[in-house]
Amino acid sequence: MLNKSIMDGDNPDLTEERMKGAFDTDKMAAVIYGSEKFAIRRREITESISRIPQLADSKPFSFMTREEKISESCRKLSVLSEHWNQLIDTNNEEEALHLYREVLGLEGHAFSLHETMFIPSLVAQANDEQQEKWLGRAKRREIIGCYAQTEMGHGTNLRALETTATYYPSTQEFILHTPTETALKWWPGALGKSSNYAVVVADLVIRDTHYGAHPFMVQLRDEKTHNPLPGITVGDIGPKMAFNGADNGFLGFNQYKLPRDHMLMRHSRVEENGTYTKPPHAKIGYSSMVKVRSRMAMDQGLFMVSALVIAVRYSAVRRQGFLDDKSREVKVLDYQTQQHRLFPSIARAYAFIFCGFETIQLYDQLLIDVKNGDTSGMSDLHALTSGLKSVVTHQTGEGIEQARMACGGHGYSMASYISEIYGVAIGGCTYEGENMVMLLQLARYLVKSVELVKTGKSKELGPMMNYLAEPDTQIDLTSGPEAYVKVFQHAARRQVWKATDKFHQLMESGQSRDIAWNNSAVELTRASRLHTRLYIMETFIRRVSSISDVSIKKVLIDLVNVHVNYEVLDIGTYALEHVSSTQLDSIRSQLYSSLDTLRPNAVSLIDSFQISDMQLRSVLGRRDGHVYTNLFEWAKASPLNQTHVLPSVNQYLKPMMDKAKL
Ligand SMILES: CCCCCCCCCCCCCCCCCCCCC/C=C/C(=O)SCCNC(=O)CCNC(=O)[C@H](O)C(C)(C)COP(=O)(O)OP(=O)(O)OC[C@H]1O[C@@H](n2cnc3c(N)ncnc32)[C@H](O)[C@@H]1OP(=O)(O)O
Ligand SMILES: Cc1cc2nc3c(=O)[nH]c(=O)nc-3n(C[C@H](O)[C@H](O)[C@H](O)COP(=O)(O)OP(=O)(O)OC[C@H]3O[C@@H](n4cnc5c(N)ncnc54)[C@H](O)[C@@H]3O)c2cc1C
Repeated sequence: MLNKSIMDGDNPDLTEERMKGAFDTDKMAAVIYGSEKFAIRRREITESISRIPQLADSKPFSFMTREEKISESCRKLSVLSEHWNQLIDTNNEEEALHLYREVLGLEGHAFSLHETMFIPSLVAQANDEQQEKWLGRAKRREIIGCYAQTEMGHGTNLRALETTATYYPSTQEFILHTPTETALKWWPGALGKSSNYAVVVADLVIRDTHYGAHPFMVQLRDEKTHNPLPGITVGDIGPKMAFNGADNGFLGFNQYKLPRDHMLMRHSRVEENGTYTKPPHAKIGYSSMVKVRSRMAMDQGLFMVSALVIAVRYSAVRRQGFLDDKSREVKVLDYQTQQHRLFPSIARAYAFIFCGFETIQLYDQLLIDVKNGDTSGMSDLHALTSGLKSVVTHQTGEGIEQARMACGGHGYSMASYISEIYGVAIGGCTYEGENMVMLLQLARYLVKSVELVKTGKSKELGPMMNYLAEPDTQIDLTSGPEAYVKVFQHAARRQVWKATDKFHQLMESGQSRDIAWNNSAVELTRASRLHTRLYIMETFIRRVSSISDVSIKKVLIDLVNVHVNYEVLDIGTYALEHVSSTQLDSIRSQLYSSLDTLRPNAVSLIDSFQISDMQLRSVLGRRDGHVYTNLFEWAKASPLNQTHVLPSVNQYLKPMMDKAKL
């Protein structure tokens, strides 16, 4: 069987789609998840979880209050604590992530930041003695930690953080203090109620000199009672657009004393007498953010996939309207508009995940290099991940919203669960650096690269920047996907140079650097987007070219064709400077025929992600495709339907109607 999702009793419309699939979905899963071994492990973990009934949701998330969500995730975490070693290799981050996604879902929980930022901060920023003291405890989950950096008044501009950590050589202590209301830490995940420790980022002050943001290991709560320690004000910031299973929190310090060795000292140090040693790279303390950004292409790709699994399966069973055959309504997936809405996002999701693999590996390598004293790769990865997180989160938001609309009315119901996926994913446009700000970080790197070319130093260009020094050439669009890469190279190069020239001209006209930068900023962000989209396209093509299995490669080439045609049309205004409008018309025709070609494999392409019903938490997107029965059962389970007459009817509506009758 090529599509391993086929089961007796499934909706025949979905079975028909799965029969049409021209490739083995297990083999595709191995490509998606980087190896056959890990694809198998994912399935084994899912299977093992299903054998532990206490790990199942006690009721649908959509019917839970915020308090119930938090309590439910804590309950499951306590069950998980009995089963970690039996379920996963606890040293394998990807296995752990899969387990979390299955059991806890995407709405957050007490450990949301513990694994993703607290432990990585200790790994990257704590020296050997500090790791000896805290890392093991954190990994064994004896303590729960979070990452507290953002303040109410400042998130983006880290140099303006107000929380101070002032060192006093006389007592060999830091005093942590929150001088104003705006200095309250505000937003950190799992801070409000769950964490008893935090990596706190504060402005280091020694003898009235401010050394800027540095990380400190801070105990927030008593390990026995879980009460906040004296000098600490901590709580939950309230409900959010989504991600409400997490207790994002606030935190204030009132002259809170911290021993000297609680500053994380792998890279910068404060000696007993207050002598400060600066780190080998000024931004080395920002590594936890780079770590998360390097994961975001993968994680956002998976968010988009979840919405697409729901929308594509639903579109294969939803029948509405007629095409040729007037005796039976068609599957809405047969409409060109529906395919145009969904298939380019499938292509992007695959592309994002392939990019994610690369950036995760780059971060792991960087961590090793930095430990060995080599910080030279930091700027490259910072620039790459800054652009990537911005483009990927934005396009994921667009893709998920299109998926919701592609499900018509039922997409708007929480039964689809797409609104929650959207709400969580879209947070990525803001967290780990607001998207515009991060695009501008990449732009700094692009402008510097152009300056290298202008001053005859092209040999010094960083990886992926060589195209900026190349001349425009004729583009032969019949030569395959590489021709589309060329279109993107031309467009990105033109825009990067144009934005840089504008910035330079404004400075030459007398504007200060900062003002000239601000007046060029929209053009600069456009340059960053084009550069990043070029990287995504190149990575996608490179990855697909490396595949040896013929049937897998064939369908992925079909997907690449959807991608390149769609992407070039999507940047039409930039592409028009390099291809004629007649050529764009021909790209349009190719896009429509590539949608047609992909159509029979659409369901198998999204089934290949092997996202279980438990993980998906969507009534509309369940593997069995029995949409209508499932929907009705779900609605009947709504708390509102547990009684015929609500108390509010007796209390308000009935007396009102009775009064009106008099
Ligand atoms: C066992 C493991 C199991 C794992 C289980 C995990 C369980 C999870 C379950 C998963 C499933 C569910 C999914 C749920 C998903 C939801 C998760 C939500 C989690 C959210 C977490 C969010 C956390 C945060 O948001 S933390 C706070 C983040 N904050 C930011 O990002 C702030 C942004 N601001 C900045 O980064 C800086 O201020 C910046 C870069 C904008 C400016 O900094 P600056 O100091 O002012 O520097 P500047 O002058 O601009 O530049 C000078 C110079 O420095 C260069 N630079 C800057 N940064 C870096 C860097 N990082 N590296 C290298 N170089 C850098 C910059 O480029 C300049 O260079 P030059 O141009 O050469 O001068
Ligand atoms: C779901 C979620 C989880 C989070 N988790 C954590 C966490 O665990 N720990 C933590 O410390 N923080 C966390 N945060 C906070 C998050 O990192 C910040 O909100 C984020 O970095 C954006 O900063 P800001 O809120 O200050 O936005 P602002 O910078 O105030 O952004 C407002 C607007 O100003 C613009 N702007 C700001 N500066 C510039 C500039 N220099 N140039 C051009 N435009 C600019 C932005 O583009 C944006 O349009 C979380 C946030 C969310 C939403």
